[in-house]
Amino acid sequence: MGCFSPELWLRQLLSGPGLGLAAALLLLLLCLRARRTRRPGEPPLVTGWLPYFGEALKLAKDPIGFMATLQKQYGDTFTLLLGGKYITFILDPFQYQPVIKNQKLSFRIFSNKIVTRVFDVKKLIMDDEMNDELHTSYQFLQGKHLDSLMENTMQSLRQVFEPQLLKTTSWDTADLFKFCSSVIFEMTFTSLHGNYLAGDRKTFITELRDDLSKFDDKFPQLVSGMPIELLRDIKSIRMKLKKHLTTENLAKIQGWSEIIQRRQDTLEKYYTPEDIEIGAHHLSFLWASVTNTTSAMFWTMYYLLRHPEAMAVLRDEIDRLLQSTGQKKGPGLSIRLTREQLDSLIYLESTILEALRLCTISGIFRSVQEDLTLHLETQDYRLRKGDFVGIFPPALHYDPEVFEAPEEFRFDRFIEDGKKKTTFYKRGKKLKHYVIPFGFGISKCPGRFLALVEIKQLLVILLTYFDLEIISDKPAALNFSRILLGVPYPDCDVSFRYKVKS
Ligand code: HEM
Repeated sequence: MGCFSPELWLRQLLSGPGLGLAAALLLLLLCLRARRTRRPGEPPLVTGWLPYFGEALKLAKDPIGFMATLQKQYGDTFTLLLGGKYITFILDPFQYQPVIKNQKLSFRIFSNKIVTRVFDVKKLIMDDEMNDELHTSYQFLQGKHLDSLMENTMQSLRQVFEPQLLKTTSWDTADLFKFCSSVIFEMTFTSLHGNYLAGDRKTFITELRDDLSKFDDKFPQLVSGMPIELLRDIKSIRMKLKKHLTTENLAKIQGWSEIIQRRQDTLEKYYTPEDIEIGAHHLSFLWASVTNTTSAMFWTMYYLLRHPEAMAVLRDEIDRLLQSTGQKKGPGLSIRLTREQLDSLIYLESTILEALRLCTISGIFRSVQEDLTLHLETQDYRLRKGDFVGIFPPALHYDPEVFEAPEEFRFDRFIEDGKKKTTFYKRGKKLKHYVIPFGFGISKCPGRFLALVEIKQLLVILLTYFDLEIISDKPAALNFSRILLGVPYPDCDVSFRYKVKS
């Protein structure tokens, strides 16, 4: 999930008629409030000159560069004021463990607040038992359960692509982000929730996706605590989405995966079947399952399209696997790969990891439950109750000591001597964590295996059956408006063309 975006508050305040004055008054009031000073034993304190907002604007403008500047100036640990919150960043990867292991640093308090704010799930904060039970459902995203999900995702890919294969071999043009968003939504929703039976399936999927996308556009504002009433029609869109996922409406979808079945069983234990909050829980899970996978797919495809030499190596790797498993492209999407076979595609996996390394800006946060001393290898630091501790993956992902030429896309960065490369070093010491797009510890993404399987399957289909070319010359950059909230979207869409291979 992620953090707040206070600058959005500021922008919104200044955009309304007459609200400039309100913003000025608010700022004046905040200026009058006493400012925090650093106490003995605490990390260096960086508040910037702007009261309350602190350094939020600078961070929003250039998160990677700004954090690198602060790291040079203050070292690997410092406390930053961002939108009224004090976050102590731990940037030395060897010091992640004390953060992960410290029981007084809570992920749940942090994530419950966000889920309540954004999805309007109220019971989560009050009911730890329900929360625990919902978390046990994550086991259905792993192991043998993942194999059956994989069957579903492949089935869904057939539904999406078989009509395309019947087409003549002429070029079709599309916008890459829209394309990824459409395919990932359909494949993820269908494999988790099943097929809609009560009407036109395609129309249902398209409407649900478009509504989720409108809601997701305002996600940073909702996380930042902006009242939903200020966000025009988002309240009614959220209600519409929740209604689609209530007990009554979910019953119109056939073929629920085990995880949806388990979550529904749990929710029916704690709510009456008609409670709309059941829909809110399903909405939060649906949001988590599609948004980051869509942008991860976008960036992987984007880099491949811009690096035809990498695409050629991947095509070759997939062809060799298909040959060795005795598979030929037949009519329709006939190829089948097991999870082990997908995992054996090491250049494919390295390419996805490299895209995630370059594009993960999400932060990993814990809330400090009581005043405490954090014991790091180099030094102890006093932390205050109510503050946050944050890990900022790009500090590791862009560290030139760990990754040579870190700004460059190198599709084979995670391969050495023809095998997966898992050893990366800093200060001569081997790193336990070197790419962390999925977070770690208690909050590590439970959907990471499914996300990787989906992206791999989709790329195998695209590279096996289609010729693909980029059209746009203008490079896409990371859009920082969703700063610290996962894999960012691109600042512009990119057109590409595809045709069935002859
Ligand atoms: C490339 C795709 C994905 C990325 C990069 C990603 C990343 C993350 C990260 C970083 C977190 C932890 C957030 C934090 O520490 O604040 C997280 C949490 C979560 N993710 Fe993912 N995710 C992806 C795909 C998925 C998928 C496919 C699913 C479901 C099928 C999913 C379900 C979840 C859930 C339910 C949580 C919350 C876990 C909790 O409450 O403990 N994610 N994800």
